[in-house]
Amino acid sequence: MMRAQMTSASSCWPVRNSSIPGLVAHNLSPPQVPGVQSDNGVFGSRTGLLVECLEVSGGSKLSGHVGISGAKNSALAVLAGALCSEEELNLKMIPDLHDIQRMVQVLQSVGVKVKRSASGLTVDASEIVSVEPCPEVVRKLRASFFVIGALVGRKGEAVVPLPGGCDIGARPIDLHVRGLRALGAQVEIRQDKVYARASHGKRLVGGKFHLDYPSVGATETLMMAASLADGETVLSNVAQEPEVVDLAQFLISCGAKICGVGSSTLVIKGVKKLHSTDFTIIPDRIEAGTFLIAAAITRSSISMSPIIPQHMTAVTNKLQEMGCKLRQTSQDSLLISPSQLLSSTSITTLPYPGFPTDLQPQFMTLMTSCIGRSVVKETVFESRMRHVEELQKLGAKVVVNKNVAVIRGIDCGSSLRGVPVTATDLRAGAALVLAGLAADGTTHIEGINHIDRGYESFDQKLRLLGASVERLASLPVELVTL
Ligand SMILES: CC(=O)N[C@H]1[C@@H](OP(=O)(O)OP(=O)(O)OC[C@H]2O[C@@H](n3ccc(=O)[nH]c3=O)[C@H](O)[C@@H]2O)O[C@H](CO)[C@@H](O)[C@@H]1O
Ligand SMILES: C=C(OP(=O)(O)O)C(=O)O
Repeated sequence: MMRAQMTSASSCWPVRNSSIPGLVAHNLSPPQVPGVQSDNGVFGSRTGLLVECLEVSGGSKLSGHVGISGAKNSALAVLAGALCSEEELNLKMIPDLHDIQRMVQVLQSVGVKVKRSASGLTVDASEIVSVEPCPEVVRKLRASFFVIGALVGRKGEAVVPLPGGCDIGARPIDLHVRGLRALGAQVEIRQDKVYARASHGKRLVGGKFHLDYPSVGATETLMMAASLADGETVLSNVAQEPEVVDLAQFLISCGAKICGVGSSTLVIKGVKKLHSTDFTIIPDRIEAGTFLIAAAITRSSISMSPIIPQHMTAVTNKLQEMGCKLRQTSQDSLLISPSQLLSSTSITTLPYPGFPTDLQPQFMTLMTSCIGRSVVKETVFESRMRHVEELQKLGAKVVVNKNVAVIRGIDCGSSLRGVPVTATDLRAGAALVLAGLAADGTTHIEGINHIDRGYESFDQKLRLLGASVERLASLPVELVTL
């Protein structure tokens, strides 16, 4: 009840950026919220006492073109990798979102100079003054932990707190730790901090390590560490996600010697130092997938670019199977035209090239609007079903048994209608916005700080496509009721 009051239009007011200058990819300038100071001097940011929520009115058709931003998870890994290089780097297609702002703060806390340039960021890690990044910031995101590989590779030691990130499972760091030990590091965990030190003087040494699970983060951490180790490292059963490949390409462009990129085994010959580069981050396949689902759930036709079609095969195949027509209109752009009636399907989340876990909540939402029963099996994270409870509040008929959800479509009881809901994590938040687009009436979504962590200008991009999405701000309940 308190939540409903807090998000009602009477206690909230719109916070709308006037426009997104050039909603064409490669040219997205940082959104500024009037009157709000940047907290790191690099991007605009939304801070202070205001609590924001999104008000989504369902039923609008979408149309037009949406520009896809650079991939969050690739940009975060590349920013961690920037610590490996002793020369200035020019990074393009870095999205402006909260996790990136925090990652910049992590780098700044160890002495890295970061500036916004016309096309992206320049990063100068020539002088690293500390091997212990700011714990408060590290604890706010997951990718901050990946700096441990770069720091211990470059400086011979690192002290990094256990990271934050989406609350979707236990998310241990054992593979990072065991992999660093295989490269000759002594690693201890004391009071929520990981202490790593190269035992052979100041440098790691090449070694062999088999990952029990193809962890994205552990592969990235170890790739960075091995790039600056003495001798050869062989990493087997590594993650093959496009973002992992992008980090490898970035390190190679700085002078790293990495073979087997995109396969399950990497052979890395360590080099003494890495040099400068100009590097462009790949487009965000998860953001693109979210907009494809936005079009499908509203039965609307939209186009998007830039995308890399082969990164999206698992998702586009499923959409086609359900009845969406997809056409590649150029090498890097895609047009989606869904049928009015979409049929049910099943998905199982898996490491790449399997169906991405980061699109599971959004896809589940789409399934509520299909004909028939769909099934979702989540195999990557053990607690990534928290959006189900919120979807149920909106009228979705979903039953969960451990890691399997059965979703009833519109012919068997699902019928979405707007109510107040709360985003529990990043993709859960996106899923609720998508549900709001298709629901009858108005959906208020709280907890949108999660969405801002990982989507650049999500509500603005949706508005430009014709969606009715307003960002409302209010004082927190405890202050309103004082
Ligand atoms: C910032 C970033 O890039 N985040 C992505 C990255 O997260 P992240 O790198 O955290 O994901 P991982 O691939 O490491 O995790 C996958 C599975 O491996 C387990 N695991 C991982 C490491 C470890 O040391 N031990 C262990 O058991 C995890 O608990 C999880 O069950 O990949 C995930 C899987 O594609 C995505 O959902 C996240 O968006
Ligand atoms: C899980 C995600 O991010 P993180 O790993 O940063 O929590 C995500 O991007 O969906």
